[in-house]
Amino acid sequence: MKIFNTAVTLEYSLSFTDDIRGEILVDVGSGPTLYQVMSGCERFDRVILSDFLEVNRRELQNWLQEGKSSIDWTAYFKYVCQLEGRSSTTWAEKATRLRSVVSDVLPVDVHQSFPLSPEFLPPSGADCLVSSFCLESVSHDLLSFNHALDNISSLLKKGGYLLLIGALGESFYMGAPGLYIPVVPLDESQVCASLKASGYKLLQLCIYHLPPDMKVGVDDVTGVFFAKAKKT
Ligand SMILES: C[S@@+](CC[C@H](N)C(=O)[O-])C[C@H]1O[C@@H](n2cnc3c(N)ncnc32)[C@H](O)[C@@H]1O
Repeated sequence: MKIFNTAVTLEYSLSFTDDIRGEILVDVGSGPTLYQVMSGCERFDRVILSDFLEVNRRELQNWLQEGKSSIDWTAYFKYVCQLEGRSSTTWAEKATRLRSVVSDVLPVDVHQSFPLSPEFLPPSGADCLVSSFCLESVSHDLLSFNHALDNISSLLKKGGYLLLIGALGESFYMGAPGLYIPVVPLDESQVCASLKASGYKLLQLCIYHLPPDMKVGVDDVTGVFFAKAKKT
């Protein structure tokens, strides 16, 4: 997790989600991180977290059960409270709220046609999906990215919202020293075309261009996109 991703994502996702509320929010490819649902947890009755890797799901469960978590989320909760116009001293209430609304931490595979186990969602699907830095990082080319986008859309009800956040221009990331993992380098127009092809109406797209000092060599990301779209 990169700090710039986190801070920028929080700010954009808040400004994006003011009007989005509902019963079920699904975070696709949560990783071990919570920042992407810290605001959404106030607007949904139930939040489902998901990741491909058991180690990440265990980390999330540890935090939810107030066990030993390897990440201290306090500063992130405080920051989100500030962004929401609340006092940062209310951060513990937000943490309690998040713990109370997360109903499940599930295995997910965006390369499967229905990426989650179906019994956890109503037949109509979730009200909202959020997915940050997942689809492009697990897709080696545009076709694979488009399939993954189609697949996660099967989890979303018609008229539901997708908040898709991801890296632009990334052709690789370093999985370990010397281990370069190839991924699809997306550009803005491809993101728009992919959303359209998957049956979404694009409501908002923001692009954050990475300043040179953020380019530290662990990947070749040039920017971050923040898309808010509605399933038609
Ligand atoms: C770059 S991380 C993003 C994590 C988090 N959403 C964030 O914003 O920091 C990508 C995540 O995708 C997960 N992943 C890997 N393969 C996947 C797959 N086939 N389906 C869904 N998620 C996958 C990884 O385990 C990892 O947690």
